Amino acid sequence: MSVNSAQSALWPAPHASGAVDATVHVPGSKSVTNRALVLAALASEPGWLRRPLRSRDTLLMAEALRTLGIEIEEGVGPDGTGEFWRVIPAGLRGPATVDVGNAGTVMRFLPPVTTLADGPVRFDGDPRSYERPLHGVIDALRALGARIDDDGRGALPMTVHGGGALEGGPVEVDASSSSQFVSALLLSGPRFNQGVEVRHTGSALPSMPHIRMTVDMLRSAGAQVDTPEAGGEPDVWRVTPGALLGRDLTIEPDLSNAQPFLAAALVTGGRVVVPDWPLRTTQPGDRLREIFTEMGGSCELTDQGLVFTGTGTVHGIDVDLSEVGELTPGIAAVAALADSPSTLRGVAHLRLHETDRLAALTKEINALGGDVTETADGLRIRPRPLRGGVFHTYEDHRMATAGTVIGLAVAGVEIENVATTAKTLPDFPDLWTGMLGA
Ligand SMILES: O=C(O)C1=C[C@@H](OP(=O)(O)O)[C@@H](O)[C@H](O)C1
Ligand SMILES: C=C(OP(=O)(O)O)C(=O)O
Repeated sequence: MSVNSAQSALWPAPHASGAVDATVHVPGSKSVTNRALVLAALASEPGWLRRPLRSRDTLLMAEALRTLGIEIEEGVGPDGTGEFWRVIPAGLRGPATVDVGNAGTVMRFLPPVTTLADGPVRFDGDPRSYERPLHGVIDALRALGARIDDDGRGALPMTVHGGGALEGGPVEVDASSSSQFVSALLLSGPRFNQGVEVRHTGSALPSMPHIRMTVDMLRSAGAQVDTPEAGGEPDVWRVTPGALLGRDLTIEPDLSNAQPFLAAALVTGGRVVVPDWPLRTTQPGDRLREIFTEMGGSCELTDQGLVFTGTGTVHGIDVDLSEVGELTPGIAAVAALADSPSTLRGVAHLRLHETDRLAALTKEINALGGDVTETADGLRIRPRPLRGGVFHTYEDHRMATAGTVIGLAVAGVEIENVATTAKTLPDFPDLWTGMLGA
Protein backbone atom coordinates (compact mmCIF):
# COMPACT_ATOMS: atom_id res chain seq x y z
CA MET A 1 0.00 0.00 0.00
CA SER A 2 1.43 3.40 -0.89
CA VAL A 3 1.97 5.94 1.86
CA ASN A 4 -0.92 8.08 0.68
CA SER A 5 -3.45 5.29 0.52
CA ALA A 6 -2.20 3.99 3.89
CA GLN A 7 -2.76 7.42 5.38
CA SER A 8 -6.23 7.83 4.00
CA ALA A 9 -7.23 4.25 4.82
CA LEU A 10 -10.00 3.87 7.38
CA TRP A 11 -9.81 1.18 10.06
CA PRO A 12 -13.15 0.23 11.64
CA ALA A 13 -12.41 0.46 15.35
CA PRO A 14 -13.73 -2.73 16.99
CA HIS A 15 -16.85 -2.18 19.10
CA ALA A 16 -16.73 -4.13 22.38
CA SER A 17 -19.41 -6.77 22.70
CA GLY A 18 -18.75 -7.19 26.42
CA ALA A 19 -16.18 -6.71 29.15
CA VAL A 20 -12.61 -7.24 27.97
CA ASP A 21 -10.56 -9.83 29.86
CA ALA A 22 -7.01 -10.08 28.56
CA THR A 23 -3.30 -10.04 29.24
CA VAL A 24 -1.49 -7.56 27.00
CA HIS A 25 2.29 -7.60 26.58
CA VAL A 26 3.03 -3.92 25.92
CA PRO A 27 6.21 -3.23 23.86
CA GLY A 28 9.17 -1.35 25.33
CA SER A 29 9.27 2.30 26.31
CA LYS A 30 10.10 4.79 23.57
CA SER A 31 11.56 7.27 26.03
CA VAL A 32 13.76 4.69 27.79
CA THR A 33 14.90 3.05 24.53
CA ASN A 34 15.96 6.32 22.89
CA ARG A 35 17.79 7.55 26.00
CA ALA A 36 19.49 4.16 26.34
CA LEU A 37 20.63 4.30 22.70
CA VAL A 38 22.13 7.78 23.12
CA LEU A 39 23.88 6.93 26.38
CA ALA A 40 25.21 3.66 24.96
CA ALA A 41 26.54 5.47 21.87
CA LEU A 42 28.36 8.00 24.07
CA ALA A 43 29.80 5.37 26.44
CA SER A 44 33.40 4.25 26.57
CA GLU A 45 32.57 0.54 26.18
CA PRO A 46 29.88 -1.58 24.48
CA GLY A 47 26.45 -1.91 26.06
CA TRP A 48 23.27 -3.95 25.68
CA LEU A 49 19.61 -3.00 25.36
CA ARG A 50 17.30 -5.95 25.95
CA ARG A 51 13.71 -5.93 24.69
CA PRO A 52 14.20 -2.51 23.04
CA LEU A 53 11.20 -0.89 21.42
CA ARG A 54 11.37 -1.37 17.65
CA SER A 55 9.08 1.40 16.37
CA ARG A 56 9.49 4.29 13.95
CA ASP A 57 10.94 6.66 16.58
CA THR A 58 13.49 4.18 17.93
CA LEU A 59 14.49 2.83 14.51
CA LEU A 60 15.11 6.42 13.40
CA MET A 61 17.34 6.92 16.46
CA ALA A 62 19.24 3.68 15.80
CA GLU A 63 19.64 4.51 12.11
CA ALA A 64 20.92 8.01 12.90
CA LEU A 65 23.51 6.65 15.31
CA ARG A 66 24.65 4.10 12.72
CA THR A 67 25.01 6.91 10.18
CA LEU A 68 27.27 8.65 12.70
CA GLY A 69 29.51 5.57 12.96
CA ILE A 70 28.05 3.66 15.91
CA GLU A 71 27.63 -0.07 15.41
CA ILE A 72 24.34 -1.56 16.59
CA GLU A 73 24.05 -5.33 16.32
CA GLU A 74 20.61 -6.88 16.57
CA GLY A 75 19.81 -10.36 17.82
CA VAL A 76 17.58 -12.56 19.91
CA GLY A 77 18.73 -13.60 23.37
CA PRO A 78 18.27 -16.95 25.10
CA ASP A 79 14.76 -18.09 26.09
CA GLY A 80 12.58 -15.41 27.56
CA THR A 81 15.05 -12.55 27.22
CA GLY A 82 13.68 -11.43 23.83
CA GLU A 83 15.42 -9.27 21.25
CA PHE A 84 18.53 -7.28 22.02
CA TRP A 85 20.60 -4.49 20.55
CA ARG A 86 24.35 -4.45 21.24
CA VAL A 87 25.70 -0.93 20.88
CA ILE A 88 29.39 -0.52 20.11
CA PRO A 89 30.50 3.08 20.53
CA ALA A 90 32.98 4.69 18.14
CA GLY A 91 34.26 8.14 17.21
CA LEU A 92 31.31 10.08 15.80
CA ARG A 93 31.56 10.81 12.08
CA GLY A 94 30.45 13.60 9.82
CA PRO A 95 29.45 14.45 7.17
CA ALA A 96 26.16 12.71 7.77
CA THR A 97 22.43 13.27 7.39
CA VAL A 98 19.95 12.46 10.14
CA ASP A 99 16.25 11.87 9.46
CA VAL A 100 14.34 12.72 12.64
CA GLY A 101 10.91 11.80 11.25
CA ASN A 102 8.58 13.46 13.75
CA ALA A 103 10.40 12.10 16.81
CA GLY A 104 10.91 14.73 19.49
CA THR A 105 13.53 12.54 21.13
CA VAL A 106 15.57 12.28 17.91
CA MET A 107 15.30 15.94 16.86
CA ARG A 108 16.27 17.14 20.38
CA PHE A 109 18.61 14.50 21.80
CA LEU A 110 20.88 14.13 18.75
CA PRO A 111 22.02 17.71 17.97
CA PRO A 112 24.10 17.86 21.20
CA VAL A 113 25.59 14.44 20.32
CA THR A 114 26.57 15.65 16.85
CA THR A 115 28.56 18.60 18.21
CA LEU A 116 31.07 15.84 19.06
CA ALA A 117 31.22 14.53 15.47
CA ASP A 118 34.19 15.32 13.28
CA GLY A 119 32.18 16.98 10.50
CA PRO A 120 28.85 18.53 9.52
CA VAL A 121 25.60 16.70 10.33
CA ARG A 122 22.45 17.76 8.52
CA PHE A 123 19.11 17.28 10.32
CA ASP A 124 15.86 16.95 8.41
CA GLY A 125 12.50 15.29 9.02
CA ASP A 126 8.75 15.20 8.40
CA PRO A 127 7.03 18.51 7.58
CA ARG A 128 5.71 18.67 11.17
CA SER A 129 9.28 18.51 12.53
CA TYR A 130 9.87 21.98 10.99
CA GLU A 131 7.13 23.37 13.25
CA ARG A 132 8.09 21.73 16.53
CA PRO A 133 10.17 23.84 18.93
CA LEU A 134 13.92 23.32 18.77
CA HIS A 135 15.15 26.84 19.61
CA GLY A 136 16.06 25.84 23.16
CA VAL A 137 18.52 23.23 21.92
CA ILE A 138 19.93 25.35 19.07
CA ASP A 139 20.46 28.49 21.18
CA ALA A 140 21.92 26.56 24.10
CA LEU A 141 24.38 24.64 21.91
CA ARG A 142 25.50 27.87 20.27
CA ALA A 143 26.04 29.40 23.71
CA LEU A 144 28.10 26.32 24.65
CA GLY A 145 30.37 26.76 21.62
CA ALA A 146 28.69 24.91 18.72
CA ARG A 147 28.34 26.16 15.15
CA ILE A 148 24.87 25.55 13.75
CA ASP A 149 23.34 26.74 10.46
CA ASP A 150 19.56 26.99 10.39
CA ASP A 151 17.22 29.16 8.37
CA GLY A 152 16.89 31.67 11.22
CA ARG A 153 13.66 30.26 12.69
CA GLY A 154 15.43 28.19 15.35
CA ALA A 155 13.94 25.03 13.89
CA LEU A 156 14.61 22.22 11.43
CA PRO A 157 16.09 21.76 8.90
CA MET A 158 19.57 22.63 10.13
CA THR A 159 23.22 21.59 10.08
CA VAL A 160 25.37 21.08 13.17
CA HIS A 161 29.04 21.56 12.33
CA GLY A 162 30.60 19.01 14.64
CA GLY A 163 34.07 20.03 15.76
CA GLY A 164 35.06 16.79 17.52
CA ALA A 165 34.44 18.29 20.98
CA LEU A 166 32.29 20.92 22.72
CA GLU A 167 33.44 23.24 25.47
CA GLY A 168 30.17 23.05 27.46
CA GLY A 169 29.68 24.83 30.80
CA PRO A 170 26.76 26.88 32.13
CA VAL A 171 23.78 27.69 29.89
CA GLU A 172 20.27 29.11 30.23
CA VAL A 173 17.33 27.60 28.39
CA ASP A 174 13.62 28.31 28.35
CA ALA A 175 12.24 24.77 28.27
CA SER A 176 8.61 25.70 28.90
CA SER A 177 7.69 24.38 25.44
CA SER A 178 9.47 21.03 25.90
CA SER A 179 11.26 19.24 28.70
CA GLN A 180 13.27 17.52 25.98
CA PHE A 181 15.49 20.64 25.69
CA VAL A 182 16.79 19.96 29.22
CA SER A 183 17.06 16.19 28.71
CA ALA A 184 18.95 16.69 25.44
CA LEU A 185 21.64 18.89 27.01
CA LEU A 186 22.03 16.67 30.06
CA LEU A 187 22.36 13.40 28.09
CA SER A 188 25.46 14.57 26.19
CA GLY A 189 26.73 16.65 29.12
CA PRO A 190 29.27 14.10 30.45
CA ARG A 191 31.06 14.26 27.09
CA PHE A 192 31.43 18.07 27.00
CA ASN A 193 34.85 19.37 28.14
CA GLN A 194 33.33 21.23 31.10
CA GLY A 195 30.22 19.14 31.44
CA VAL A 196 27.05 21.21 31.46
CA GLU A 197 24.97 23.29 33.86
CA VAL A 198 21.45 23.82 32.53
CA ARG A 199 19.34 26.57 34.07
CA HIS A 200 15.67 26.66 33.02
CA THR A 201 14.57 30.29 32.84
CA GLY A 202 11.01 30.20 31.45
CA SER A 203 7.58 29.65 32.93
CA ALA A 204 6.50 26.19 34.11
CA LEU A 205 8.57 23.26 32.90
CA PRO A 206 6.42 20.37 31.60
CA SER A 207 7.01 16.61 31.80
CA MET A 208 9.21 16.54 34.91
CA PRO A 209 9.15 12.71 35.12
CA HIS A 210 10.92 12.64 31.76
CA ILE A 211 13.69 14.86 33.16
CA ARG A 212 13.93 12.54 36.18
CA MET A 213 14.20 9.62 33.74
CA THR A 214 17.14 11.38 32.05
CA VAL A 215 18.88 11.99 35.39
CA ASP A 216 18.21 8.45 36.60
CA MET A 217 19.58 6.87 33.43
CA LEU A 218 22.64 9.16 33.39
CA ARG A 219 23.44 8.19 36.97
CA SER A 220 23.01 4.49 36.19
CA ALA A 221 25.57 4.96 33.42
CA GLY A 222 28.02 6.39 35.94
CA ALA A 223 27.48 10.12 35.43
CA GLN A 224 27.49 12.58 38.29
CA VAL A 225 24.36 14.76 38.15
CA ASP A 226 23.26 17.44 40.61
CA THR A 227 19.55 18.19 40.59
CA PRO A 228 17.10 20.62 42.21
CA GLU A 229 15.53 17.67 44.08
CA ALA A 230 18.86 16.70 45.66
CA GLY A 231 19.12 20.03 47.48
CA GLY A 232 20.43 21.97 44.47
CA GLU A 233 19.16 25.29 43.13
CA PRO A 234 15.61 25.26 41.74
CA ASP A 235 15.52 24.66 37.96
CA VAL A 236 19.25 23.95 37.70
CA TRP A 237 20.84 20.64 36.65
CA ARG A 238 24.60 20.07 36.59
CA VAL A 239 26.43 17.19 34.88
CA THR A 240 30.11 16.62 35.61
CA PRO A 241 32.37 15.64 32.68
CA GLY A 242 33.41 11.98 32.69
CA ALA A 243 33.25 8.63 30.94
CA LEU A 244 29.93 6.80 30.62
CA LEU A 245 29.73 3.07 31.31
CA GLY A 246 28.28 0.53 28.92
CA ARG A 247 25.19 -0.99 30.54
CA ASP A 248 23.15 -4.13 30.23
CA LEU A 249 19.66 -2.74 30.40
CA THR A 250 16.27 -4.41 30.01
CA ILE A 251 13.78 -1.87 28.67
CA GLU A 252 10.52 -1.52 30.64
CA PRO A 253 7.18 -1.77 28.83
CA ASP A 254 5.94 1.63 27.62
CA LEU A 255 3.44 2.59 30.33
CA SER A 256 2.00 5.46 28.26
CA ASN A 257 1.28 2.93 25.54
CA ALA A 258 -0.38 0.67 28.11
CA GLN A 259 -2.97 3.44 28.38
CA PRO A 260 -5.41 2.36 25.63
CA PHE A 261 -5.47 -1.19 27.00
CA LEU A 262 -6.13 -0.04 30.57
CA ALA A 263 -8.76 2.32 29.17
CA ALA A 264 -10.41 -0.68 27.50
CA ALA A 265 -10.84 -2.34 30.90
CA LEU A 266 -12.13 0.93 32.34
CA VAL A 267 -14.78 1.66 29.72
CA THR A 268 -16.02 -1.93 29.28
CA GLY A 269 -15.97 -2.87 32.96
CA GLY A 270 -13.39 -5.53 32.19
CA ARG A 271 -9.94 -6.58 33.32
CA VAL A 272 -6.56 -6.14 31.67
CA VAL A 273 -3.23 -7.44 32.95
CA VAL A 274 -0.01 -5.76 31.81
CA PRO A 275 2.96 -8.04 32.64
CA ASP A 276 6.34 -6.58 33.68
CA TRP A 277 4.82 -3.33 35.02
CA PRO A 278 7.84 -1.95 36.95
CA LEU A 279 7.60 -1.57 40.72
CA ARG A 280 9.71 1.55 40.52
CA THR A 281 9.89 3.72 37.43
CA THR A 282 10.33 7.28 36.21
CA GLN A 283 7.85 6.74 33.37
CA PRO A 284 4.92 9.19 33.47
CA GLY A 285 2.54 6.40 32.49
CA ASP A 286 2.78 5.04 36.02
CA ARG A 287 0.46 7.92 37.00
CA LEU A 288 -2.32 6.05 35.14
CA ARG A 289 -2.75 3.83 38.19
CA GLU A 290 -3.90 6.86 40.14
CA ILE A 291 -5.73 8.73 37.34
CA PHE A 292 -7.72 5.77 36.03
CA THR A 293 -8.55 4.74 39.61
CA GLU A 294 -10.00 8.21 40.20
CA MET A 295 -11.96 7.77 36.96
CA GLY A 296 -13.62 4.60 38.25
CA GLY A 297 -11.23 1.63 37.96
CA SER A 298 -9.06 -0.18 40.45
CA CYS A 299 -5.62 -1.67 40.14
CA GLU A 300 -3.22 -3.94 41.86
CA LEU A 301 0.44 -4.71 41.28
CA THR A 302 0.83 -8.49 41.48
CA ASP A 303 3.39 -11.10 40.43
CA GLN A 304 1.58 -11.23 37.09
CA GLY A 305 2.01 -7.49 36.52
CA LEU A 306 -0.48 -4.66 36.80
CA VAL A 307 -4.03 -5.98 37.08
CA PHE A 308 -6.44 -3.21 36.14
CA THR A 309 -10.19 -3.67 36.59
CA GLY A 310 -13.06 -1.45 35.50
CA THR A 311 -16.61 -1.37 36.80
CA GLY A 312 -18.13 -0.05 33.59
CA THR A 313 -18.81 3.26 35.32
CA VAL A 314 -16.45 6.02 34.28
CA HIS A 315 -16.19 9.29 36.20
CA GLY A 316 -15.00 12.66 34.99
CA ILE A 317 -11.83 14.13 36.46
CA ASP A 318 -10.32 17.54 37.16
CA VAL A 319 -6.59 17.05 36.77
CA ASP A 320 -3.35 18.90 36.09
CA LEU A 321 -1.55 16.87 33.43
CA SER A 322 1.51 19.13 33.06
CA GLU A 323 3.82 16.37 34.35
CA VAL A 324 2.24 13.69 32.16
CA GLY A 325 1.14 15.56 29.04
CA GLU A 326 1.53 12.58 26.73
CA LEU A 327 -1.35 10.87 28.58
CA THR A 328 -3.81 13.64 27.61
CA PRO A 329 -5.32 12.18 24.41
CA GLY A 330 -6.14 8.86 26.11
CA ILE A 331 -7.59 10.57 29.18
CA ALA A 332 -9.68 12.85 26.96
CA ALA A 333 -11.09 9.80 25.17
CA VAL A 334 -12.15 8.18 28.44
CA ALA A 335 -13.47 11.50 29.76
CA ALA A 336 -15.73 11.80 26.71
CA LEU A 337 -17.39 8.52 27.83
CA ALA A 338 -17.70 9.46 31.51
CA ASP A 339 -20.77 10.16 33.67
CA SER A 340 -19.63 13.69 34.60
CA PRO A 341 -17.56 16.54 33.08
CA SER A 342 -13.78 16.72 33.11
CA THR A 343 -11.22 19.50 33.09
CA LEU A 344 -7.72 18.66 31.85
CA ARG A 345 -5.23 21.40 32.76
CA GLY A 346 -1.55 22.32 32.43
CA VAL A 347 -1.02 21.09 28.87
CA ALA A 348 -0.85 24.18 26.62
CA HIS A 349 2.43 22.84 25.22
CA LEU A 350 0.52 19.98 23.56
CA ARG A 351 -0.35 22.43 20.79
CA LEU A 352 3.23 21.83 19.57
CA HIS A 353 3.31 18.04 19.83
CA GLU A 354 2.87 15.61 16.88
CA THR A 355 -0.12 17.79 15.98
CA ASP A 356 -1.98 20.51 17.89
CA ARG A 357 -3.46 17.90 20.21
CA LEU A 358 -5.89 20.25 21.96
CA ALA A 359 -7.42 21.37 18.65
CA ALA A 360 -7.41 17.86 17.20
CA LEU A 361 -9.11 16.25 20.22
CA THR A 362 -11.72 19.01 20.33
CA LYS A 363 -12.51 18.72 16.63
CA GLU A 364 -12.61 14.93 16.44
CA ILE A 365 -14.60 14.23 19.62
CA ASN A 366 -17.06 16.98 18.71
CA ALA A 367 -17.43 15.53 15.20
CA LEU A 368 -18.77 12.37 16.88
CA GLY A 369 -21.33 14.46 18.79
CA GLY A 370 -19.19 15.36 21.81
CA ASP A 371 -18.92 18.62 23.69
CA VAL A 372 -15.26 19.56 24.15
CA THR A 373 -13.92 23.09 24.45
CA GLU A 374 -10.33 24.23 24.45
CA THR A 375 -9.16 26.34 27.36
CA ALA A 376 -5.95 28.36 27.52
CA ASP A 377 -4.08 25.37 28.92
CA GLY A 378 -6.20 22.31 28.28
CA LEU A 379 -9.65 20.90 27.60
CA ARG A 380 -13.10 20.95 29.16
CA ILE A 381 -15.07 17.83 28.30
CA ARG A 382 -18.80 17.44 28.88
CA PRO A 383 -19.84 13.89 28.03
CA ARG A 384 -22.70 13.47 25.57
CA PRO A 385 -23.99 10.44 23.69
CA LEU A 386 -21.58 9.91 20.80
CA ARG A 387 -22.21 8.51 17.32
CA GLY A 388 -20.01 6.75 14.78
CA GLY A 389 -17.95 8.55 12.16
CA VAL A 390 -14.41 9.07 10.94
CA PHE A 391 -11.85 9.93 13.61
CA HIS A 392 -9.00 11.84 11.92
CA THR A 393 -5.57 11.32 13.44
CA TYR A 394 -3.23 13.99 11.97
CA GLU A 395 -0.27 11.58 11.89
CA ASP A 396 -0.44 11.43 15.68
CA HIS A 397 -0.13 7.97 17.24
CA ARG A 398 -1.94 9.04 20.41
CA MET A 399 -4.88 10.47 18.44
CA ALA A 400 -5.25 7.06 16.77
CA THR A 401 -5.24 5.13 20.05
CA ALA A 402 -7.62 7.68 21.64
CA GLY A 403 -10.12 7.28 18.79
CA THR A 404 -9.85 3.51 19.09
CA VAL A 405 -10.81 3.66 22.78
CA ILE A 406 -13.92 5.68 21.88
CA GLY A 407 -14.71 3.09 19.20
CA LEU A 408 -14.94 0.39 21.87
CA ALA A 409 -17.93 2.15 23.39
CA VAL A 410 -19.41 3.79 20.29
CA ALA A 411 -20.39 1.74 17.23
CA GLY A 412 -19.21 2.81 13.79
CA VAL A 413 -16.03 4.76 14.63
CA GLU A 414 -13.46 4.56 11.84
CA ILE A 415 -9.84 5.49 12.50
CA GLU A 416 -8.03 7.28 9.72
CA ASN A 417 -4.43 6.08 9.23
CA VAL A 418 -4.22 3.75 12.21
CA ALA A 419 -0.75 2.88 10.84
CA THR A 420 0.48 6.12 12.41
CA THR A 421 0.56 4.23 15.74
CA ALA A 422 3.81 2.66 14.47
CA LYS A 423 5.59 5.80 15.71
CA THR A 424 5.79 4.20 19.15
CA LEU A 425 3.48 1.17 19.21
CA PRO A 426 4.20 -1.42 16.51
CA ASP A 427 1.36 -3.77 15.57
CA PHE A 428 -1.23 -1.81 17.55
CA PRO A 429 -4.25 -3.09 15.55
CA ASP A 430 -3.14 -6.70 16.14
CA LEU A 431 -2.53 -6.11 19.85
CA TRP A 432 -5.97 -4.52 20.08
CA THR A 433 -7.88 -7.24 18.28
CA GLY A 434 -5.85 -9.82 20.24
CA MET A 435 -7.01 -8.16 23.47
CA LEU A 436 -10.61 -8.41 22.27
CA GLY A 437 -10.14 -12.10 21.45
CA ALA A 438 -10.93 -11.52 17.79
O1 LIG B 1 11.74 13.04 26.93
C1 LIG B 1 10.85 12.30 26.51
O2 LIG B 1 11.07 11.10 26.21
C2 LIG B 1 9.50 12.86 26.33
C3 LIG B 1 9.18 14.05 26.94
C4 LIG B 1 7.86 14.70 26.78
O3 LIG B 1 8.03 15.75 25.86
P1 LIG B 1 7.55 17.29 26.14
O4 LIG B 1 8.21 17.76 27.37
O5 LIG B 1 7.98 17.98 24.88
O6 LIG B 1 6.07 17.21 26.28
C5 LIG B 1 6.81 13.73 26.26
O7 LIG B 1 5.64 14.40 25.93
C6 LIG B 1 7.34 12.94 25.09
O8 LIG B 1 6.37 12.04 24.62
C7 LIG B 1 8.54 12.12 25.50
C1 LIG C 1 4.95 14.01 22.41
C2 LIG C 1 5.28 12.77 22.06
O1 LIG C 1 6.36 12.41 21.33
P1 LIG C 1 7.76 13.09 20.97
O2 LIG C 1 8.81 12.19 21.57
O3 LIG C 1 7.82 13.08 19.47
O4 LIG C 1 7.78 14.47 21.54
C3 LIG C 1 4.43 11.61 22.44
O5 LIG C 1 4.88 10.46 22.23
O6 LIG C 1 3.31 11.81 22.95
